[in-house]
Amino acid sequence: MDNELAVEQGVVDQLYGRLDDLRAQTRARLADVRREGPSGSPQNRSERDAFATLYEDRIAQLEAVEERLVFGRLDLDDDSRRYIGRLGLTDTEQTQLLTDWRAPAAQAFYRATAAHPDGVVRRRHVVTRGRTVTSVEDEVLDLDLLTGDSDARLSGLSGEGALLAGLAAGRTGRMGDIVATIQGEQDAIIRSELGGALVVQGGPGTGKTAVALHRAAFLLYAHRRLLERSGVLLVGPSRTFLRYIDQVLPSLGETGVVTTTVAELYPGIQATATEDEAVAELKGRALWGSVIARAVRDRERIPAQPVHVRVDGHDLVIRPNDVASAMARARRNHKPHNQARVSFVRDMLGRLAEQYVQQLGQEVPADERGEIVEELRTTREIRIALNLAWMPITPQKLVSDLWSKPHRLASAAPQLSAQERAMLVREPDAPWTPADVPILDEAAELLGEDDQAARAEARAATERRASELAYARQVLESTGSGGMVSAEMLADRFATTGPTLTTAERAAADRSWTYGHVVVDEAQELSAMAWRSLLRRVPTRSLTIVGDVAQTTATAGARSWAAQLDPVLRSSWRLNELTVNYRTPAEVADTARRVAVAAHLPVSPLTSARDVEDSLVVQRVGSFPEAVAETTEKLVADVTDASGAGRIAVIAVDARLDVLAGALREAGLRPALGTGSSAADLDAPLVVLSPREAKGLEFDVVVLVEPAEVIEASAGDLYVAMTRPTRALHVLHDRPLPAGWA
Ligand SMILES: Nc1ncnc2c1ncn2[C@@H]1O[C@H](COP(=O)(O)OP(=O)(O)OP(=O)(O)O)[C@@H](O)[C@H]1O
Repeated sequence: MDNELAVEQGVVDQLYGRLDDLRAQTRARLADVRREGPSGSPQNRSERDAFATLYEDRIAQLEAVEERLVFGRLDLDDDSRRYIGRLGLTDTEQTQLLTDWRAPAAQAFYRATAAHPDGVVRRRHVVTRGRTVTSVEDEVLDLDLLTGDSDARLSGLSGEGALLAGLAAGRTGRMGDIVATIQGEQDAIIRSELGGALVVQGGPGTGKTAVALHRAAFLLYAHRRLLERSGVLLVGPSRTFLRYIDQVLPSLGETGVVTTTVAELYPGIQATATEDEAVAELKGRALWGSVIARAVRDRERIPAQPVHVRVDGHDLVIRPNDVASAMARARRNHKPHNQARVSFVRDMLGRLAEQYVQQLGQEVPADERGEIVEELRTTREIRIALNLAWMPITPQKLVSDLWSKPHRLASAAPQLSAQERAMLVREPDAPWTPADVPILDEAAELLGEDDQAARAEARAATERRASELAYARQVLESTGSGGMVSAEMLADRFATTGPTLTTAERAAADRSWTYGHVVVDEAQELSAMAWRSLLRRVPTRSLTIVGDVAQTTATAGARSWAAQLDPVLRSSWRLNELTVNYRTPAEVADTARRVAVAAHLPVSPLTSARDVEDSLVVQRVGSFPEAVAETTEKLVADVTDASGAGRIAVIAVDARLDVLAGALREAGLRPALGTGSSAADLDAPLVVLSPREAKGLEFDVVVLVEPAEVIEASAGDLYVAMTRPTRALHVLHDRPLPAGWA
């Protein structure tokens, strides 16, 4: 064994040596580029900027792979060896030293089995801490070799020792990657083809999130050219969750993925207010597509009577017939409301100018006609009349009017009952809620850009150009090259080659950006309206959708994938299932599953990868704050270690959180509290959370308070709460435990 460790240490040293060389080389190149400074032609400068960005990205990538650079070795039946790691490395002669885990040549590391060895005779997991090899674990796939090799083993799980060690390690509040121990069924999903919608259903802890993230990294590797330009979007259930996973992709060398929640999908809108679950459910229904279309149409109105306007002593009439025909023409090319309005106004002004000219009784040259049109455009009465006929309006104003002006909602949403409409009423300047966002998005789609925003942008562009021009003049003067090239030409070149935003930055700021691929986690929570918004962002329908329909808590969410996806994707989605629970000890997972079945949740089959002694502790208590403080105090000492690992969560219904956090504070603990929109601090060793906030997260130990209350709010909530721990679930209850528990 010692000999084997020494052999691997030699290889690991060589690989880190090569990594260090590459880092040094890239840093030197970056320094060279920077040293040249801002001189030279604009073209040289922009080339240098591009190189600098390239080197900076490469350095970031080389830095990110420090931990567990290499984790696997394949011994092949042609006596060759292949090392598998976080990225590909070659030596100066271009000989492959390390194979990227995503390369086709690495696939056998995850997929080969004794029954289908795929040319592999031995698979070795190399475990390292820092740059030191601490152990190796072999699986011999060629059964003939098995005799006499006492360390080699054969089991259902690939790299079982490394896997179990990873699962048992203390949590840090941040998700880690699983590259070293991806299992066969997970690998098949990760490497599944790019096209189409792939749905991954799996019970809690089956690695759906891990698989979704590794799949994003795999797709970026396998389809780099396509996806680098169009970008990849990752949608998660909450900011807390996005923070929980935010180190996984960088550790896989990928930094360009845009992450968002549905509430943040509309750039510039902060939807942090909360509202009743029933209201959110109502706002999530698909009917808002047609309601918003009608609300937009309501802003296009033919006047009942002719409108008379006097301009320069001329009597002009805005006739209902003219308005109707100008409207019909403006709608003909199916532009959104605010853009089509431009054609409508132009058409109407043309008709009014015609009336004006006729009353003049003489021919008018074209340029004078233009002046007349301009004068009509700025005449107040005409502006008002045309606005009343076709109102320029922002998505925010349209939606806020629906909520605050009952007659507008009644006109646009006749399919809702009076009672339902009453539920939606609120103040005009009330803050936005997450369920408003897909409705705003729908409105933005049908309204198009408000031309006022476009005008502001045009103004900004003019200002930008003026400053570029001034800069170009300065360059011409200082370089004495006046006459060779004009300041305008130079300014043009700066404008096209100026500092560019990355794809991710541009995509995140642009509501109408369409991505090459979208990954949706906890997708069961999405409402029909949220799906409409998301799908608008992937016209190609290239999606990875992961979730668990048994963990749904939103009333607007899904109980079956077919019910949720068929209306929006027809039947063009493929389903994959994950069935092994890696997170929760078997006893806890089995109990959670029994309770979920008793509550009629559509639970998936689930086998647990491991069990842990004393993982389920149930205690009947009289007063929760004291009991929670007492239990938690003991646990904190047990669970958290000197390295900062070890996390505990106290999970209870919203109404209890403040009191529980207070009791913990009184006991001298410092819990982080996550409620409503304020994201919990995941770096804290102890957090107090609602089940919804705990969604997708995991902790070493969970203290669950009064399950009967949690299940009353939602059975999915209880299933989520029970399946968060990696080591133990401590249940404190006063009321009887829910059905299915015993
Ligand atoms: N192949 C693997 N190797 C090591 N760890 C794994 C593997 N698969 C999953 N895990 C670990 O299991 C835990 C659960 O994974 P993950 O959070 O992705 O599950 P999930 O299916 O999204 O769960 P939930 O539905 O409860 O949110 C994580 O700690 C993850 O790192």
